Amino acid sequence: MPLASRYRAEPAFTHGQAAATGVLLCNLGTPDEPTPAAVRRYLREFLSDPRVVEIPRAVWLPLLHTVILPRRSSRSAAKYASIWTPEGSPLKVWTERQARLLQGWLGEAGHRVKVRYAMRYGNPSIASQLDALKAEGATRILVIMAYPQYSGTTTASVIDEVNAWAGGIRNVPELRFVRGYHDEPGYIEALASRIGGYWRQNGPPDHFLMSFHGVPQRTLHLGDPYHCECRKTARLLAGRLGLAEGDYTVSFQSRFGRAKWLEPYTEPTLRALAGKGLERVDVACPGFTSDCLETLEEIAQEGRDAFLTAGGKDFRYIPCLNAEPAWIRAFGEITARHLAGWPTQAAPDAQAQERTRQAAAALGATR
Ligand SMILES: C=CC1=C(C)c2cc3[nH]c(cc4nc(cc5[nH]c(cc1n2)c(C)c5CCC(=O)O)C(CCC(=O)O)=C4C)c(C)c3C=C
Ligand SMILES: [Fe+2]
Ligand SMILES: [Fe+2]
Repeated sequence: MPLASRYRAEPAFTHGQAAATGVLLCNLGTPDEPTPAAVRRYLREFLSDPRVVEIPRAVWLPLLHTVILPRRSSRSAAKYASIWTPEGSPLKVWTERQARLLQGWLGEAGHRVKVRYAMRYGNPSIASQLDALKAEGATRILVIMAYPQYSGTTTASVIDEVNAWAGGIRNVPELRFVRGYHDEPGYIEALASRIGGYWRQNGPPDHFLMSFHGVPQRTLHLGDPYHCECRKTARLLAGRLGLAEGDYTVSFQSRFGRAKWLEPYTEPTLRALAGKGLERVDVACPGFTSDCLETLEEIAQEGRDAFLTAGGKDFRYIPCLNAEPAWIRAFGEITARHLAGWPTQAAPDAQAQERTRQAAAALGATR
């Protein structure tokens, strides 16, 4: 009788294979479809993560299942439907494209690595893409997140998930994590090029608002560096754009639940700016490297309505970095720097291996 193993099945014989290096770009995740059922599946996984909601499980899980999921799934599905594209959810479309462009950039820079992308919640899952990299021969994997600012709610949750995967296999690859890049000159430069370029084409605004995703205020007092990192990104970006202190505001969006989140909140800030008589406000979301529900619906639609209803005249949303060439270059450079010291050899090519095996067998047959 075979011995039971506590590990999942994995490619068994890798000796003699070229050791490959993998890069996994992780983003938050998004529903598979803009339907209440698919949104519910996604929210259930997301909001059950103890890194995201720190309320004791015994209190939170019954509330989540009886109140939050039934109410929020259909409301959020309608919002997702308003931003959905023929190719799918914007977050997934941009993340997939960024991974492809990152692969191209690293290849041109001479790094032979396999780049894949994964979602912390939903598909493609982190475990499925780590399995795929491993099946492609990866013995070293660099994990980089779509989040420039570190937060226990996002970055650490990806790290948890990667480590949970490693706990389920026998032959664990060497793992590295890029913890964040909120003050990397290339990231700041790419943002400045995106926003400065927009102003050169369309003229500057009366005021510039940088809106970051919020987190519960309590996490700041418990040591989460997220708030400080957002403020630093904003300060560096404002400096690079040549803005004076009164020219811009930093705010936090997407509050969830009744607890206090990081302040000031974005929507009341937009109303206050309109109330001060500032007619043209531009909003960017530097903490999101790709457009998603939180930027396209919450800012570009709801934020615009709030500002115009409060008497503002001209609201302009400046899109995220997405596939901006300066960002792909900066992202490539950050990734390459974290690959340093790893020989980035070619990933084994299954067809080439088969040809070699057949050639070896043929040689053996003639001897
Ligand atoms: C419940 C608490 C939440 C915390 C804490 C939180 C932190 C956090 N989130 C992002 C980035 C994104 N969040 C997105 C959507 C989203 N966020 C929450 C809740 C929390 N986020 C919910 C419930 C949702 C789903 C949509 C909804 O029902 O409102 C997204 C967009 C995903 C998409 O599909 O487009 C992103 C991106 C960060 C960076 C962060 C902490 C730093
Ligand atoms: Fe969120
Ligand atoms: Fe939101």
